[in-house]
Amino acid sequence: MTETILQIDDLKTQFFTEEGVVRAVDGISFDVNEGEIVGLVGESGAGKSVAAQSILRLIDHPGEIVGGEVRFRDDVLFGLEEGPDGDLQPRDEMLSNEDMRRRIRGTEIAIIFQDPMESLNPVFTVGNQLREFIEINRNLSKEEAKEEAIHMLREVGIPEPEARYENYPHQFSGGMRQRVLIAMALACEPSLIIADEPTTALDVTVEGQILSLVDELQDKYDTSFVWVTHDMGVVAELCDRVNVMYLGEIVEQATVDDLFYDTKHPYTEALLNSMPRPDQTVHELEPVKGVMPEAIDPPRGCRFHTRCPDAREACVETHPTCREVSDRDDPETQSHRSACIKHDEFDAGYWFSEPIEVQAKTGISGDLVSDTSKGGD
Ligand SMILES: Nc1ncnc2c1ncn2[C@@H]1O[C@H](COP(=O)(O)OP(=O)(O)OP(=O)(O)O)[C@@H](O)[C@H]1O
Ligand code: NI
Repeated sequence: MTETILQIDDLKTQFFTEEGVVRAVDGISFDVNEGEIVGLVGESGAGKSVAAQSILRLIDHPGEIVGGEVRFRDDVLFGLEEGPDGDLQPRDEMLSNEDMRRRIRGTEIAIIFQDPMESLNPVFTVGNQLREFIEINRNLSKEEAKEEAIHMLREVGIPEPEARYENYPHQFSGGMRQRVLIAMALACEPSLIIADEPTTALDVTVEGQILSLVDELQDKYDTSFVWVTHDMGVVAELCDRVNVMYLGEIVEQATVDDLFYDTKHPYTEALLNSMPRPDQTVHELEPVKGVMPEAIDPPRGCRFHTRCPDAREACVETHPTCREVSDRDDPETQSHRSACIKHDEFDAGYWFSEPIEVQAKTGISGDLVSDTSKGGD
């Protein structure tokens, strides 16, 4: 049995804004096994970044993690319990901020963000930053750390690493800077790396290079990843398992093969149809129709019903959360979960109810959706 190293259970993160409560992450559950790359995919605003940050408790005011549990191996990264006054309070075993920082600083969990310039200090050379990071986290001497830094720069495919060691961040291209961040993330051989769209800003060729690099290094170091992306192409190339997010929820959860070849949720279907394929011209691409509603006032029932080509009246009434939809009597079958009531497992009267008119069917970006999109659930 492979070990589960990250376990997320019913995690909820909200932002308390003047306009109202933004339910950015609204009860997501998934886990990550040792040596596995797990994707979080969805359109802009789905809650992917907030989910990634919540795992590491990196949520600032006016945001707050309001429920759920996050476990990393035997540590409780986040967990609440009812206090003596009936209010929820952090559980005793929850790691202190100091312990949390120590775990995240690179030795156990590392993070890679989209913009390397935010993570690199412009006034120090790349080599010095990498060396110092290694020196602190791995208790090496300055010389040893420098050697290791150069070794890591070479590992991530930076040409002439000895010379590049002396350069400042601005002397690197975007792709090269991203490689530096990957080197930094891997330098302390963490068991888990959380990557939030680290290749999104790069051109396709460079992105491809970086993805294959990650694949290669992942094999070598057996690192687990949570990989945030809005790009199904990246998912196909990199991930073992995927969570599809829509408006703060996970609507489908499967292995990459099952997700692509046995798609169970209309939103996933729509994302896949919007993805460029070699057998299609750009004109044949179908972007997901309509826009994602605000997380402040999500549609009642299924949150995707306002854009779903399969939506029926029952979808407006029932708010489905992910259920197992695969045939799990067969022990070989991997879990495949979907939050769509058209699957028999839900028994929510889908097939007896009338189809509803939505934007996605008519292709009109009209007001058809406004009636049903009011009032949360
Ligand atoms: N500081 C904040 N204050 C208020 N709302 C926020 C804040 N940060 C995020 N949100 C809201 O939380 C929701 C989820 O945002 P998030 O950044 O996680 O989306 P995402 O899936 O990462 O999108 P993208 O692909 O654009 O990065 C959005 O509705 C966003 O507006
Ligand atoms: Ni994001």
